[in-house]
Amino acid sequence: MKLSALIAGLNDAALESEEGEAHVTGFAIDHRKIAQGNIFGAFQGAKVNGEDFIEAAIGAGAIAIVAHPNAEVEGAAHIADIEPRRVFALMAARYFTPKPQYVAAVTGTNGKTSTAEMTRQLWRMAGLNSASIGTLGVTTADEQVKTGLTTPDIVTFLSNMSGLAREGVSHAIFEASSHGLSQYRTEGLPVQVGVFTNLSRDHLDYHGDMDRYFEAKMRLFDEVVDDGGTAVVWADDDWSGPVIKRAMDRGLNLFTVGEQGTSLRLLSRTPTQLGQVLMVKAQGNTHRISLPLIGAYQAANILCAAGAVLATGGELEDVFDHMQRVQPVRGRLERAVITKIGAPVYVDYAHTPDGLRAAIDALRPHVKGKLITIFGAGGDRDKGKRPEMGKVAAQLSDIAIVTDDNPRGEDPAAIRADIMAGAKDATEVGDRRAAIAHAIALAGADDIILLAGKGHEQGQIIGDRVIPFDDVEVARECARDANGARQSETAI
Ligand SMILES: CC(=O)N[C@H]1[C@@H](OP(=O)(O)OP(=O)(O)OC[C@H]2O[C@@H](n3ccc(=O)[nH]c3=O)[C@H](O)[C@@H]2O)O[C@H](CO)[C@@H](O)[C@@H]1O[C@H](C)C(=O)N[C@@H](C)C(=O)N[C@H](CCC(=O)O)C(=O)O
Ligand SMILES: Nc1ncnc2c1ncn2[C@@H]1O[C@H](COP(=O)(O)OP(=O)(O)OP(=O)(O)O)[C@@H](O)[C@H]1O
Ligand SMILES: N[C@H](CCC[C@H](N)C(=O)O)C(=O)O
Ligand SMILES: [Mg+2]
Repeated sequence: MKLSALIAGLNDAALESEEGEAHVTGFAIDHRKIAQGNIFGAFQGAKVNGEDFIEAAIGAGAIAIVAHPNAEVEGAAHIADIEPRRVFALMAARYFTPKPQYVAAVTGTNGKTSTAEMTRQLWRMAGLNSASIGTLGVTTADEQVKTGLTTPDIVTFLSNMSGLAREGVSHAIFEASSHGLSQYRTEGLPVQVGVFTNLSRDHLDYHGDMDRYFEAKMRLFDEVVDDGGTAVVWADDDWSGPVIKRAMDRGLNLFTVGEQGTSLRLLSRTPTQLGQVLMVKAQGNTHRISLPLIGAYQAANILCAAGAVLATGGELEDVFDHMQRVQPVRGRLERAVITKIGAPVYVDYAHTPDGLRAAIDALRPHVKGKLITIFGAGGDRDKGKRPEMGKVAAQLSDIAIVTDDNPRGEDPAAIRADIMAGAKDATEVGDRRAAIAHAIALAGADDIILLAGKGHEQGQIIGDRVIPFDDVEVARECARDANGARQSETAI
């Protein structure tokens, strides 16, 4: 594709005629990935300034640089814009074709992965070739490939979307994280449906305050979803009202779900031993759905997923039927093992105060004895959420054990101290394996252990090392070897 065609109508860069005729061979935002004929996006980042690599990118073969007008570019076309990430995304979106015919995006503090995965499954059960892109990676019916981020960078995102379309995927859903939305990581793709799950404290290290965090999320409805698209909104959250208003101001079709929802109204939710029965009012009729998953939060996510499927042409009766066969999402209230004495250990990805509350609430109706919660908080992430997580876990559990969860560049003891400040009477066991073994040793036959924070993760990030660690596997090992914990994380 010619450079002139990629920027026509997007940017008024005055290209020399031979610059415009240049054949573009690809896009990169990291100068180390530039090949001859690529376009380099030079962005100011949180750690470094991408503009510092412009010369090196041109040396490596970049024929055009998308960068702020103040950037210095010599020896390649300068596509200057005050929002270079956006222009770069829109150009790349013209390059990476084809695209899946139906695309939905889900945002919210918690529930994005679950909703995306459930939507993918519901589409699949309807016989559609579907995929999702998010925290679990790029997931299709046949495989899962990790990308490392919830919302990957724009080049990875668009190239994967077009790869999926080439493989025949017609229906795709992606997780739009607040970082991803504010960095224009998912721009330029026709998106017919935007889904909002909820908003609560997270990532304030990056966004500063809740209002700015909310605004970052709202770009989904203000700009990313197409004109005439649909907003599927969980109606029972404190922030649902403002989200609905934004979607209406934009003129999107509104599809609300939940107890306060009008499109799918949740009339009641009755926990059963292995799941729950939902009574849902839709299109004037009441439907009984037997959901094979426990917890109010999973009911919320499946209703959001149903909304996304209905907004992309799904039939109501089919969707309700398929909901009864949905498979658990990896690492979300996943039962890892039952200890020798009979206590189930559930692994969950709760890593915010609200997520912890949701996971504990989900298990509470199933606990006859004590609920033992093991959790930590990530390093180099929002510090303010730590005492709040401590408070929720200590108040709502019978026993709370504070441990390590990806300390990254921080001192793990300091992170635990931040959590302990809010966690009255909690026990502190830094080594995660030892904490799990401790809980298993404490648990009686009527107790339930909740192992929160890492879900599907496969490693403990300490400094810049990743030590293999899978909560499900470690819980099984500790349950098998109930007399003692093996110490593998000697570095902590
Ligand atoms: C704070 C943040 O979001 N950072 C992400 C962002 O980095 P950045 O743009 O600030 O990059 P930077 O490292 O300062 O570099 C600036 C630019 O110079 C370029 N560069 C840099 C070095 C070099 O040698 N050459 C070069 O060209 C970089 O490619 C970049 O374009 O863009 C990078 C490329 O896409 C991401 O890898 C990086 O994720 C970091 C590692 C990260 O930890 N991100 C987390 C917080 C994140 O994004 N999380 C969200 C939400 C999680 C959730 O709640 O689900 C997610 O979507 O995963
Ligand atoms: N609808 C919900 N309401 C409240 N809490 C939820 C909800 N859905 C999930 N959670 C909690 O949040 C955890 C993470 O869920 P999930 O992975 O679906 O969210 P996410 O938004 O994708 O998270 P991330 O921001 O890390 O990508 C779950 O394990 C659960 O504890
Ligand atoms: N996507 C989230 C996941 C957090 C999971 C938890 N295990 C942690 O490391 O804090 C983040 O990067 O903030
Ligand atoms: Mg996710």
